[in-house]
Amino acid sequence: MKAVRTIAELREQIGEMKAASAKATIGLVPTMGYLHQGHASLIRAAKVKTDIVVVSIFVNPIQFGPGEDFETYPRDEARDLAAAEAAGADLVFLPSVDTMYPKPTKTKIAVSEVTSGLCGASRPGHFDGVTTVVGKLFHIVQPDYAFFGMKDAQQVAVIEQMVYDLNFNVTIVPCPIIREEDGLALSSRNVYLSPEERTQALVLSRSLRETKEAVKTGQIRTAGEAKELLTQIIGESPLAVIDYVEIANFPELSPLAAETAILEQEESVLMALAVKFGKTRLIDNCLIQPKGE
Ligand SMILES: Nc1ncnc2c1ncn2[C@@H]1O[C@H](COP(=O)(O)OP(=O)(O)OP(=O)(O)O)[C@@H](O)[C@H]1O
Ligand SMILES: CC(C)(CO)[C@@H](O)C(=O)[O-]
Ligand code: BAL
Repeated sequence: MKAVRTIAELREQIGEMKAASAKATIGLVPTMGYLHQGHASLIRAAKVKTDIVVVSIFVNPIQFGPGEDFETYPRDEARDLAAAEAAGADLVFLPSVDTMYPKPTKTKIAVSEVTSGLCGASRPGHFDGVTTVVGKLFHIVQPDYAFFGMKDAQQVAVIEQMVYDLNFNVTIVPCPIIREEDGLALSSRNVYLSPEERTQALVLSRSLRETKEAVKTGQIRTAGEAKELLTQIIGESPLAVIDYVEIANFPELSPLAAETAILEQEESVLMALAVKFGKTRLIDNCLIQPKGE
């Protein structure tokens, strides 16, 4: 595995690999580092599907709002390089902020509608930062496939929309959410949690699991009832402060009206949560397939 820091070095390495095998396909796994088994699952999926696996590690300043955790976001380059190699990466791209943004960018990619609710509503400008940096990475790496986790379900929907609208020549591969044994979705931000917050954060996956079960068994029917049950279960954790609880169709992400019957939808339905424990904001979600799973 090679690690490179500049765009020129990255292009040179990819050029050499392509020269050895012109038909080799490229898989890109964009990350912000502090790698865990969720990231490793994306790298492994890329290894199975593509010949050259490129992992980018870049904490992208333009997707953080004022007062968010850009400065304190966890970083550990040595550990990340070992984890990327163990999972099967061929090339790791670790650009500096100066490499990605030598001057403040005057060009941004902005996807509308899909970005208006959920995290887009609570983090204004966040998705413009994400699509701009992912668009740059797509141009720099020119991957055939790019792998994203469904933990960030809205991010998947937004990037799919960008690829469709702007004719990027890449196929997006959504990958399942990897969880701890007790249900907590893996996230780099989990390290911020105190032991008490970590225990109480289990309410996220539990609320999604129990609500999905209640929908599937017919105990509840509508989006309004599902929202109410999610909110009630999360409320059992005294430290949980809800940012949003939303039920929306996927991938359009239009919120379902309260009286809408979830299992009667033609499309998948996303139940998505963002909840703060102290200063740590966690997200989680689950999909309900049309007419049940
Ligand atoms: N538990 C997980 N399961 C599957 N994919 C994941 C998981 N956590 C993160 N990913 C995916 O890894 C990619 C990089 O995400 P990122 O580096 O922001 O990690 P993160 O753990 O989500 O960090 P954050 O603390 O910002 O939530 C994204 O596509 C994200 O969806
Ligand atoms: C896709 C991404 C790497 C862009 O900075 C980031 O939003 C993330 O880690 O999910
Ligand atoms: N995985 C999402 C990146 C962020 O929270 O900024």
